Amino acid sequence: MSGTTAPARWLRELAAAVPGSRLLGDGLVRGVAEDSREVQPGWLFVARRGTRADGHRFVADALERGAAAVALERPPATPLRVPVVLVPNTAAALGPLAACFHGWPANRLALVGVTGTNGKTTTAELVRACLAEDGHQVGLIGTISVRIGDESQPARLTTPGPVELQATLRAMAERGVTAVAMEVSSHALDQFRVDGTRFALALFTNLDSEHLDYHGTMEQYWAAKARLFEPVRCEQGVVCVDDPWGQRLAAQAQVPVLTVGQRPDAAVRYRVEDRLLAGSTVHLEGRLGQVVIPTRMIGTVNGANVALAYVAARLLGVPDASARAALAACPRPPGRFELVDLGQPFLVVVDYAHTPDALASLVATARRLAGPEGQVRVVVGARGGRDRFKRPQTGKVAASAGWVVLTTDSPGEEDPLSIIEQLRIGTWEVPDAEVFVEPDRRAAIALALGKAQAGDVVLIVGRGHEGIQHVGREALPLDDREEARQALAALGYGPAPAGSAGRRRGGAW
Ligand SMILES: CC(=O)N[C@H]1[C@@H](OP(=O)(O)OP(=O)(O)OC[C@H]2O[C@@H](n3ccc(=O)[nH]c3=O)[C@H](O)[C@@H]2O)O[C@H](CO)[C@@H](O)[C@@H]1O[C@H](C)C(=O)N[C@@H](C)C(=O)N[C@H](CCC(=O)O)C(=O)O
Ligand SMILES: Nc1ncnc2c1ncn2[C@@H]1O[C@H](COP(=O)(O)OP(=O)(O)OP(=O)(O)O)[C@@H](O)[C@H]1O
Repeated sequence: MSGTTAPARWLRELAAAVPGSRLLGDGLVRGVAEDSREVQPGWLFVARRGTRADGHRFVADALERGAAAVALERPPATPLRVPVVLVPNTAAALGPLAACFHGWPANRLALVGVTGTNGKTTTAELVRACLAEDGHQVGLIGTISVRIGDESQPARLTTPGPVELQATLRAMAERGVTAVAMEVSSHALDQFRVDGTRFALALFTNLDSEHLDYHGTMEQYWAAKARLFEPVRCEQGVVCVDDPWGQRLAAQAQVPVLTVGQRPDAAVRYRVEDRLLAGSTVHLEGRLGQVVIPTRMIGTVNGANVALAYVAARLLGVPDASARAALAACPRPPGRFELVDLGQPFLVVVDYAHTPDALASLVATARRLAGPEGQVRVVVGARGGRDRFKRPQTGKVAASAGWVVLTTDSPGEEDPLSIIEQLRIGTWEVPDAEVFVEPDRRAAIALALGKAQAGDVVLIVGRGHEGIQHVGREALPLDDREEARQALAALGYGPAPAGSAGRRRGGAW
């Protein structure tokens, strides 16, 4: 985010923020970078060991670009011409160094961190709405965008790296933001991106098989999420205990935890009343009394998101009436059960579901929405370069709808056909399903929409709000919502041309 002024700080001040650091010289520092290519004259370069490279290899590059100091894990082989701060772990030091440089901006903000496999974006958006209703100027940091008030920038990562994060928090604090709703990914926790940031509240939604190529096992994936609930990172937790991972987190966390869930032993219990396309009403009882919250969120999975957001808002002092009003009015985030409606007699839904659990819930929701003879049709692919393990299960869940077209998501440098093949293996477990293969996603969307009959529900899943498809090394524009609109228009749906009797075929909805 733009708008930060560049302060200058002594290296010794920054070093004091990192336990176990050792200073070899001192000097003024005018910026912090972990990427040598971003170093400007006068900056501190922090050499971090990453998943692909060791930043210590780029010290010479940083110095050439004018670095005034470097942070290292081991003393340099030959003396450097600039001051050095030695730290036990540069990745873990980066957050505190950047936070100190920017004047510990998190201390001036009420921060709510949301973690979990599914529901982070939705829950963060709901929290944002509650805090804004209560008069806060709210910042949002998440998968879709980084927002300060009405200004929004597309996000590159769900949780930014520590340097960008601290600069963003500082910009927010300087522009009058008082509270921030932020998604915290497991990658971020594992890579120490939020170290140096203390959250007033940490929220946990759920854990589903994802990112195992990175974390290795569910156990390690859970452990990464659990780091958010350490006393150094948050004051209090709000944990959904609908799955065993949440139950374990609530039992083991070293901070006070308020549990939310459908289980009778949850401190705040929720029940979802499905109002189909009109939304969901969430009924709460327990620690915060009996509360009824009508919302525009479609699908019972949102019960947990709404319950978590309500509890978080109340814990931060938002009055009941304001929280309920905000949750009732909050729109669904882009690409989350987003309807594409050109007047066709079937539903077209673009959704970001990209885990087997999320897709299963989505298919169940679509079944409830389909007409008596209606068919649920799924257009699905899988992201390249990650989560190979979940592909067969994703294929199986998609096929459970009865009709599926397997296609390309964002394959990157993986072979799209081999990704599709791994999805297809899962569909074998549903022998009655009609399974099509169409590698071209545009054509796959057109195929599903072309086959759709009145009362059907077409689910175009996995990409939600995304507008770019990575194929090989190319970044190609592709937005499922736009593709669906074009395919529907080609089928003759859409606004009637002026003076004509109208071309809409529909009516069943
Ligand atoms: C696997 C992963 O998470 N990688 C992230 C990580 O990069 P890395 O550890 O691999 O870094 P590296 O390439 O080994 O480089 C090591 C160090 O050398 C530095 N370097 C490198 C080259 C050079 O010339 N000079 C230089 O100084 C780098 O800046 C870095 O500090 O740190 C980088 C800086 O913060 C991130 O941009 C990068 O995100 C990559 C692009 C990514 O795609 N990450 C995804 C998987 C991710 O984090 N996703 C989660 C959400 C997941 C979800 O729930 O869907 C997210 O929070 O977005
Ligand atoms: N609490 C939930 N449990 C299961 N599925 C959910 C839940 N909330 C949302 N979903 C499903 O997951 C999809 C993605 O939701 P959302 O963007 O809120 O999650 P996310 O955690 O932010 O995902 P990502 O980290 O990949 O951006 C939704 O479109 C919906 O299909």
